[in-house]
This record gives sequence, structure tokens and C-alpha cells, in this order.
Amino acid sequence: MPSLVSPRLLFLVGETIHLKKLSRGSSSALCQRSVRFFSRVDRDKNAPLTLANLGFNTEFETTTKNKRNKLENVKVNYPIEAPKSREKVATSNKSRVVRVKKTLEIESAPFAAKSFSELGLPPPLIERLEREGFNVPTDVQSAAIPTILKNHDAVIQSYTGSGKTLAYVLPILSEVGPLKNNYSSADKETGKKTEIEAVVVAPSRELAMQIVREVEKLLGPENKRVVQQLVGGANRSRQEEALKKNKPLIVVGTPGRIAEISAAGKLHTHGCRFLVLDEVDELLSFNFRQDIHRILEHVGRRSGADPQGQKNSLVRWADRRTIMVSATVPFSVVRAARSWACDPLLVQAKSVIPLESLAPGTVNLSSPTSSSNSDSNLQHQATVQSLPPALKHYYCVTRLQHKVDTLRRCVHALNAQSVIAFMNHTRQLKDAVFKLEARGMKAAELHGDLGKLGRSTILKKFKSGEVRVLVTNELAARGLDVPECDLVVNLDLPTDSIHYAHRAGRTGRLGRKGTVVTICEEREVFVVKKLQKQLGVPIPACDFTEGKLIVTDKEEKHAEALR
Ligand SMILES: Nc1ncnc2c1ncn2[C@@H]1O[C@H](COP(=O)(O)OP(=O)(O)OP(=O)(O)O)[C@@H](O)[C@H]1O
Repeated sequence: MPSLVSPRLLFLVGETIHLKKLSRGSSSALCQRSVRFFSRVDRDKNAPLTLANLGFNTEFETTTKNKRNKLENVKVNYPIEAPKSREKVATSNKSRVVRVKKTLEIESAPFAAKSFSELGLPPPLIERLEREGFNVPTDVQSAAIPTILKNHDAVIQSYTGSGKTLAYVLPILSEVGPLKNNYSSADKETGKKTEIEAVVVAPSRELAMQIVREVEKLLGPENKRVVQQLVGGANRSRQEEALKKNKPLIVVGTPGRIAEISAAGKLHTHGCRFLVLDEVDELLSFNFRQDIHRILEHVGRRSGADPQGQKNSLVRWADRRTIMVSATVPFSVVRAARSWACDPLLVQAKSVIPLESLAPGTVNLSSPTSSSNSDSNLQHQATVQSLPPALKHYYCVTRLQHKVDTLRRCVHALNAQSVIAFMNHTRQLKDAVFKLEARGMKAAELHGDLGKLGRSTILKKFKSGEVRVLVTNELAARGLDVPECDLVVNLDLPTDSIHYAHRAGRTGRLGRKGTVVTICEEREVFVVKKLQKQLGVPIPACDFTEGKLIVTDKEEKHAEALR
């Protein structure tokens, strides 16, 4: 096996998926939740599936075939009622406040809305959006905004660069802070005393800071204090002081820092109404498990609710809307959503369906011996939906010692101006940067060992075009939004199709053109072929000769000639 290929890739390929329905409401289910959620084995066993392919053979859909046909025509014609289980649970426990979800007439959900005003957003927010040049919502925003505004918990899945951030930020700003409906001066006064109303968690500082900037942009400079970042690597006591002084309504941060400040009693989130987990599949990974658990347990939990004593955990978070977001939604996310959210809906660009309608047993997560055919088929559907459709993919075979030079020739051949090159090991980055710079190509390395300041300076330089090639590791693979990025290069193979999808998604954002080139050794080609199969996109072989990208794949050449 090639040294650069993680065993995980091979492990995932041979797996199938098993969907087990959790018995909500029972105390044993609560225990199971914790065990499942924290299990390392569980994470490793999660083959990369999106929810879409999980949902396509469900009981729900077989009994509503006609309806599904309509769904394929960009809408669903059934209403989603307020979840009965939730109502029952809440009354049986004589809870003080019951979150009653409004019926969501999905028929009327404008899946391709022409303007933000169709989505029920308040006029001040629409004004801000227009000022910032956001005039037409993307498909996933059209589907997600009304869903969240109707008080539903949601899992939002849509391909990279499709605008998922605003899909959850806009409903929050509709209800929290100065741009919300009927915001009055009285609100301003009482607002000074309120607790945090929304917590957004992201796996990296860069992503958290990017989300903060997006929110700040909409709030305007006069309302900057409404949102605060709580990221690791920055001075914690300063962040705590700012919380005390500014009393933000929205905090955005990394799991460790949020959990840390919360545990110190400096972050009051019991009244929190929104909990967003961005890049949720990454947040559910082993590295973040304790912090995320703390956040899921505490955010929006009613004071007085005892985590051990409560029969049903959902009662404790009855007022919290839980929103989970990612381009890739493996089964760990389905399971987490079922455990931690209340009757969540799966929101995709052109459909909204109840997560519960995904029938148990449709697919099998746990059996490593099951058919690889159906499995790779599921993986295929999964990752296909996480990639921007306009992306072009190639691979180029070269020797290990020539990889960086091939990268340089690739950049010239495509005349790429803003390039992200991924490697797997931090210590290799410096060497690659050195080689590129020695050949006159402006490059810089970005990785987690750099300080917060160093990281943001390099990112700024890359965004401004001062740095042409950003050589990085997995740190930059998720969420990073540099619209100008026109080329992604894998100098090392990603560990699996999910990692490929997130890396690739740094280019071709929001309908822009983008190219992904994987530079590999001959012995690694079989992995590229596997990725191609799982991703459902052609990845032809290419070479860079005389300053041009030449497709060397005979079959692909033939296909191109026929096009
Ligand atoms: N309605 C819109 N009109 C114009 N631009 C938009 C709109 N919505 C989002 N954008 C822009 O599109 C880009 C991509 O959005 P965003 O980062 O939210 O994508 P994403 O789906 O979260 O991607 P990823 O999965 O990689 O995190 C951003 O630059 C954002 O400002």
C-alpha cells in the first residue's frame, strides 16, 4: 500500500451502513447516545454518505411516490407538522416552556426564490443584504431560511461554496439583534441584560473568524459588538472581559475555547435559542468530542434542568434550535442530529425532508463485510452532491521529488492566480514553499503550528493576491472562502473522498470556474481511480507540456472529442 494513503480510505471503501433508530425518550437511550457519540470506533466506521442517498429508499418515500416525483421537480407537497413526540414529551414532563413548531408548508417553500424578501426576512436585514450585494438567495438559502424561521431544527447539506453560512446566519439575525423584526429601543435596553442568544461553533479559528466577519458585515460597524469571536490561540481573559463588557448576543468560536469559557462560568448560554455546528462532521470527530459534548449539553439548557435527573434530554433544550451544517454528512451526523436535535429536517438545495423519514435499516454502517457494490454506490451519491458541479478534475503522474516542480508547471499552464496546494504533513510545507520561491513563485505556508497572528497575516496576503500559492494542510480544507481561488492542487492524496471534496471545494465557489489537480506517483493512481468512482466525476490523467495542460487519458480524449 502506498505510504501516503491512509488505511482509513481502504477501510471506508469496504463498509456498508446500518441505520439504527434511537428510542428517544427512554433513559437507556440517553446512555446509548453518549456511548455512540463518543465512540472512536463509530467515527472510523462512518462511511462518507450524504443524507440524500440515505433517504432515497425510505418507507416514507415509497408510500409517497407521487409526492417524491414532485420533490424531484423542485418541491415537496406535504406539510411537516409540529413534531408530536416533542409535544407529548414536553407535556408529560410538565415543562414550563414548550417549543411549538409551526407547520412548515413545504409546498410553499420557495426553493428557487428570486429575492430575500420572499423568504420572510425582516426589511432591515434585507436592506443590509442588498447593501452588501446579496440580492438573490442561493438554492440552499431558499430552502433553509424559511425552515429555520418556522422553528425547525435542521441538518443543512449542500455542496461547498453554495452559501450555507448565510443559510443559517440570516434566520439568526432575523430573530436576534438590531436587524430583527420590530426591534425597538426597549429591545436595545433589555438587550443589554440578555444572555447569549446564538452560539455558532466551527472547527478552526479561520472559519470561526470568517463567520464573524460575515455577521459583522451584515450588522454594520455600529453593531459590531452584537457578535463576538471566541477562538483558541487568542487571549482568553481578554475574551472573557469583552463578553462581560459588550454583552454580545451571538458568539462564534472554536469548540475548545467555547467549552473552556463556559466551564469557567463566564459564558451564559442557558437562554440560547440557536446552536449551530458548522462543519458538523468534523466537529463530531474524536478530537473535539468532549468540548462538543459540553456545548451540546449546556447551550440552551434551561436553568434547573439536571442532566442526570431528566428523563428526556430533549425537554432540557426545548427552546434551542439546533442547526448542523456541512457539505458532507456521514452517518455520525444523522445519529447526532437524532440524539441532540428535535425532529430535525434535512435541508438540501432543492428539498426539505424529515430526518426521521430516513428508514432504519435502509443502509448499514456497521458491517464491514457487506457488499462493496452498494456501498460504493452510496459513497458515489454522497460525494457527488458535495462538489460544485462546475469543477474540473485532473490527475498528473510524477515522481515524488518532482511534485513541486509539477505544481509550478501546473500553475503556469492554467495561468492560475490564486492556488491552494494541500499536503498531508506540516513539516513538508516549508520545503515546498522554499522550492516554489526559489523558482520565482510567491508562496507561503499555512498550518496550525503558526500563531494566530501569523495565520491571519498569511491568509490576508493570500486573499489580497500577494501570495500566489498557499501551501497548507487539512487546516485550510474546510470552510475557507477565498472566492478568487482558481486552482486546488493535491500534492499529497487526501485520505478519502470526503477530504477530497472539502479540499476541492476551496475553488469553484458559488458557480465560479475552478480546477482541481491531484499530483501523484504511479503507484497511487489506483487511489485516484477509486476517488473518481466514489465522487462520480471524471478525473482524467493530464500532463503539463509547453505551458499547456494536455489530457493524456485516451478515453477522456475520446469523450472530449465527442462533446
Ligand atoms: N445569496 C448570495 N449571493 C451572492 N453571494 C453569496 C450569497 N450567499 C453566499 N454568497 C457568497 O458565496 C461564498 C460562499 O459561501 P459560503 O462560504 O457560505 O459557502 P459554504 O456553502 O458554506 O461553503 P463550504 O462548504 O466550503 O463551507 C461566500 O463568499 C459568500 O459571501
